Amino acid sequence: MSEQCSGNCGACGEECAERTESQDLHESPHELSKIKKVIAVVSGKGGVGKSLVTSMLAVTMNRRGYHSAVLDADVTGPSIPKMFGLKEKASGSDVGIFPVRTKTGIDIMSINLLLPNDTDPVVWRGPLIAGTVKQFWTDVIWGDVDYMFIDMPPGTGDVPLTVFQSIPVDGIIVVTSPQELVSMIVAKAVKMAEMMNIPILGLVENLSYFKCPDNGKEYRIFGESHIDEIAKEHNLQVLAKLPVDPDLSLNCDKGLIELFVGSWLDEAADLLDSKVEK
Ligand SMILES: Nc1ncnc2c1ncn2[C@@H]1O[C@H](COP(=O)(O)OP(=O)(O)OP(=O)(O)O)[C@@H](O)[C@H]1O
Repeated sequence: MSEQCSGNCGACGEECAERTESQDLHESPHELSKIKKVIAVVSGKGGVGKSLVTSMLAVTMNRRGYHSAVLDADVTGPSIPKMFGLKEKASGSDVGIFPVRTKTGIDIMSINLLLPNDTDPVVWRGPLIAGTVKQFWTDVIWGDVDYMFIDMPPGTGDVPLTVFQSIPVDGIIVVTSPQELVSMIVAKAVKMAEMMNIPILGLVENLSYFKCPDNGKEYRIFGESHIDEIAKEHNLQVLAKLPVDPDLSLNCDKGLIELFVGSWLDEAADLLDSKVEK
């Protein structure tokens, strides 16, 4: 038994004689799904741009010739369908539910693709929300997917916990912004990832700076960034720093995220590139 044993075998990766429950609680995906890599995108709180980064990663990998998918696990604040301008609802058959395909061929599943109205609030308790996310994995016919990006609910509550326990996530990307309590958020993410035995692939700082179109100067409008020191402290890589870009918010609002211009996520994409063969 490890000296630091908490008695919670489900949250520990150690193999020891005292283990009381099976380590692998992962559910199998639908029998018609073959998903090569699953990447969870997490943040400490809402509104820092987690869904935007999830969408941009899916678009970037799709542009590189991979088949990307997005599982929107942010059930109470689903913003993925809107960013991709999806109007149609998901359909199903006796065999399972079909994701909705975007204009450029990215497959999406989100609670907003199942509810009659986009504006219907999801006023559900944690277990029901977590069960829905699990079903997005087990009951959706994803087909062949190279990269599935999961837009996680913010924080470290019971829904993220169930997602990490039931879906075999290969890596985590943490999105932060300069005005948050970044060091605490990153430390929490690192601890959660250790408990779940999932590697953190790196950090993305959103809203990092604003580049003035008139003089080309960069302004730190949300404060100085500390992401480099924090990354070093935890031996993590900073994969990208995204500016505050009015074109990005316009693309989000118009459902045209597939048209974004910018190479900010190239380093993250290079890292992912190395993980899957086309
Ligand atoms: N770098 C950016 N430049 C311009 N606008 C941005 C940027 N990042 C985010 N936004 C705007 O902020 C909105 C919120 O971002 P997003 O939905 O990705 O946050 P979130 O962290 O997923 O929030 P929640 O968890 O509440 O869903 C976006 O729709 C977009 O309009």
